[in-house]
Amino acid sequence: MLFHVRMTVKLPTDMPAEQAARLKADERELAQRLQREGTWRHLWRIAGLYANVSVFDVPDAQALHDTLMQLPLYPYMEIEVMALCRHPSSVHADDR
Ligand SMILES: O=C(O)C[C@H]1C=CC(=O)O1
Repeated sequence: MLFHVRMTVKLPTDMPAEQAARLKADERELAQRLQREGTWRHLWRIAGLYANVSVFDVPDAQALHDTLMQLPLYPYMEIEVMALCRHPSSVHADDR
């Protein structure tokens, strides 16, 4: 099942730089692993914002929730989720 997810990162302005750098490095490592595994299908920066638009491929909403909660930056993100289903006019056979 595909989900469109928008994540907006809001790190506290008083967070020590080393802590922010560690969180971002850990986030990057997990994000790249999930992309290699096929769970995190798309990851796009929203131009001009510390935010992204992503597409996750997971079995259900619970699996998406569990995945998002694992993200190191989760406590510092606003997250909006939209469940996706196949568009009848789509020419992409692999849309799910
Ligand atoms: O930078 C972001 O948009 C937040 C988060 C998502 C992937 C990643 O590496 O960091």
